[in-house]
Amino acid sequence: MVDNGIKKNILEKLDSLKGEILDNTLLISYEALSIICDITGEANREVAIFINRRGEIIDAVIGDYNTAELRQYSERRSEDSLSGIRCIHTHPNGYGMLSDMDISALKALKLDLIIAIGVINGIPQEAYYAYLSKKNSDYDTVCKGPFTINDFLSINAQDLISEIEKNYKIKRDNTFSVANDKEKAILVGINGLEDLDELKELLDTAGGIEVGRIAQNKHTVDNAYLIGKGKLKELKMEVQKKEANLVIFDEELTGIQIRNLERELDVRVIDRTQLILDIFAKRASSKEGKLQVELAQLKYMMPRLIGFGVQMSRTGGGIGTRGPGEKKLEIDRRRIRERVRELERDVDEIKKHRDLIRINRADSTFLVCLVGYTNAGKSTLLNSLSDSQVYVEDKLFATLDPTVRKVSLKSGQDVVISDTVGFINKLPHDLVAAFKSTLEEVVYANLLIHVVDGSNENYEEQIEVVNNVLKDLGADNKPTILAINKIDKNMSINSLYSLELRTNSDIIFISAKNKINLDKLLDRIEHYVNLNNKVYEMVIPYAEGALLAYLHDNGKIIKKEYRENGIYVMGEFDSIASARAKDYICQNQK
Ligand SMILES: Nc1nc2c(ncn2[C@@H]2O[C@H](COP(=O)(O)OP(=O)(O)OP(=O)(O)O)[C@@H](O)[C@H]2O)c(=O)[nH]1
Ligand SMILES: [Mg+2]
Repeated sequence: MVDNGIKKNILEKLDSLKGEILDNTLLISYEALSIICDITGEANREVAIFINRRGEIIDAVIGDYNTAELRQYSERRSEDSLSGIRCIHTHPNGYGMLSDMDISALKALKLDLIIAIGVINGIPQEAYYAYLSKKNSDYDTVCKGPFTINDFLSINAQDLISEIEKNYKIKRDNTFSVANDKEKAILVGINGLEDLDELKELLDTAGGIEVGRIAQNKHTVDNAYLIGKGKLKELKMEVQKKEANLVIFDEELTGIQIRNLERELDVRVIDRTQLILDIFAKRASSKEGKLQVELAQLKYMMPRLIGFGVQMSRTGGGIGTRGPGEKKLEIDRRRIRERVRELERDVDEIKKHRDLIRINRADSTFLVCLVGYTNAGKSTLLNSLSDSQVYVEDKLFATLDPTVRKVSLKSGQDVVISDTVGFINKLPHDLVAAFKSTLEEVVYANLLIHVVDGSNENYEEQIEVVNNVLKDLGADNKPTILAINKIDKNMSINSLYSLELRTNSDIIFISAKNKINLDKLLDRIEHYVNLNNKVYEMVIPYAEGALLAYLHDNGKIIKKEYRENGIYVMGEFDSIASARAKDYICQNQK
């Protein structure tokens, strides 16, 4: 950006800044600041310098900067991260306030920060800065200022940038939210009003508020609206009366039904599946969880694109509320398909990685998996058993990503206990598929603990739902302990005891929260661990010290002798431990 109207000495001064490495704890050094302010005063023009994260000035320019030209500076490590460069520039009008141009440069270049210094007669007056924080697929711009120059120079650059980077990452996920906080919703069911209790709980979890509910008899189901004309009218009045801004159906809706209903009611309409996806989107915290949720959301949307005018635009489509035209629809479909393929690849990668971890673990430790309806108390139980802090909340789907803890049994043997995502009635199909990998722990488990909220009056139905999902996963024949939880609360123990008789399962009554009967539960676990134990005799070479230590930890040693060819061991071991020692087991026992 050489400008002929600018004196040579000024340009030389500016050039001298290039390549200089500044004290990286400051946003800009005193010297560099005074040089750019001098030049601003002399030339009465904007001056901009670009600094990377190592503190190196990678460019210094005079005059308005042009974003197209600036692109080359970007040291972006990937499409999705910040460029690692901050721009500090002067405003010769004396004000540090950031202009629209500044903000567009910030966005276009994904700068770490854009900083403006107001300068009068070569003296800096005030400073402002702005950075990006990413929310869903949109950027939020956060502006701070004015700072006095002293305050500005005392900001720790590294702390600030790492905070910005963190913000940018946390919010970076492409899932989108359906039910916003505190939205007022009317619930619609086709089986009666009580049936909507769980939908209400889902809504609570998503942060919305129920302002009314309406139920329709199944036999008057209408193709265009799901509910009959009369009910629709009633619903419309209810929406107006309660000033609702959201209507949630307990049944799945087609794209056309969503569109028809939204046109008729003039508020957003979603179904149970979308609500669950929404909660999942908010809760997922691991990379894999987020990918899975996005995948499920896209798969759910694909056949419903017609109805998704509003939501689609949030993924960047910019479609109007009246629904996309045919061509636009095709483009969106293609884009979604591409994204789905990309996500499936990513998920596959993660899965491979996880399989590897699992293989490493598989040959060594007994795996116990906690399963159960959402809110049954699985995470609480894991916390109580392992004295750890797994996220527990009285909301649905508190746990989305599997958490694994090691727990020691009385005998000194270790087991690994894994928490899982809670199951729920009518769990959207794609979501079951999407979370199968999360639930794969279940398939590989040696033992399941099916945790039941005994204080919930629908506990039997919930057991049913869980058993069905287990069947889906091919895990219905695993050894299972049915742990009836929350016995500290009022519950009708009688009907629960009859459950024991009826189902003929291995039942134990516990309180995960108050740690009641947990020792009994651990004993039961130990029973299963030892179920396949057999007595083996082996001679372990002296060089295999690690194996001997392992056998000590993972079995019961009955006799040990130091012999010439190794250590003779007689003990009780399970199939895992005996497989490890198989080369040294005495011939007659193999
Ligand atoms: N009274 C009582 N409450 C319990 C007990 N165990 C768990 N809770 C409560 O039940 C609620 C749900 O507990 P979580 O451990 O998050 O349930 P979860 O099964 O992991 O739930 P998801 O992760 O959503 O599937 C929390 O408010 C717990 O404090 C218990 O033994 N007694
Ligand atoms: Mg949980």
